[in-house]
Amino acid sequence: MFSTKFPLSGVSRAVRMVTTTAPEAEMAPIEQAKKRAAYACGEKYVHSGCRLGVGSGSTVKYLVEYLKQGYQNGQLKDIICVPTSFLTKQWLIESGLPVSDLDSHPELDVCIDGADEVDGQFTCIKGGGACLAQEKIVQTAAKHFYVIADYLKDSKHLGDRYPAVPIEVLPPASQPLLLSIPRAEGGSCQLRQATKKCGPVVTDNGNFIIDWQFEKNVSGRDWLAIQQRLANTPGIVETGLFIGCVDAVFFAYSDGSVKEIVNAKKH
Ligand SMILES: O=C(CO)[C@H](O)[C@H](O)COP(=O)(O)O
Repeated sequence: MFSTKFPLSGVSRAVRMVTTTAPEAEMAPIEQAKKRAAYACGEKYVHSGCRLGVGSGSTVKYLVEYLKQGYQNGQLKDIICVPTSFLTKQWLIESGLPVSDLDSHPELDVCIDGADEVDGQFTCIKGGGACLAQEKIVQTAAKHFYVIADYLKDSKHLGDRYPAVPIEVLPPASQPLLLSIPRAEGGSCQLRQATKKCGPVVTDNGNFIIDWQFEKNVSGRDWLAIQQRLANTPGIVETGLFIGCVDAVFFAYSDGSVKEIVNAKKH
């Protein structure tokens, strides 16, 4: 394991090669990468007694697998898991893990979640699975936030890897917002459609998702200002922009390596 520090566009990052005991299995390289990232992060940051926010998505499924093993073999005792979506809650229950919520545990030690894209400044796009609002609520309740991701999510600039920012909106505001967001911010917007239901995707909170396809190659874009403007817009519940909250990202690559990229600003 080694550690280097270098400034990247004013962001201080420490890069560490990490090892993981994730069991080898016959699976596609991308799945192997998701599993390695999840296990490496779990091994480092989940301990007995941990109050843990558990994110959503296919990478997080491997984290739940890791938690289940640790809980069953006694290495992880007295953990509390607060899910960020209906599906994650089901996975936790099926795995026999202790499930709670923010009513009972309003403060968490750690939150671990996947992402659709993470840029060089640790800014993330989340919400590909439409769980962004609860994900951000649970992340905000946690002292530390770790992202687990495969190599396809590692980018320099937002938009290199994922084309849009998902935005959760109240249904009565959706049609005006489809017009007003592009007018204010450029790009274009689409109401996310369900695949096995007629009509739009309905989130766990009963809302809709607008995917804002922002213009690419705009230099010096101020994502924080965009987030603030969107969050102040009536009808917008939350955006999938996660800014300034990541402690570290575990990126797993197709060659089997895993890197922990630590946000030195948070340490
Ligand atoms: O934000 C999310 C769901 O709302 C997920 O964390 C994100 O979409 C990544 O998912 P996956 O691990 O399946 O690639």
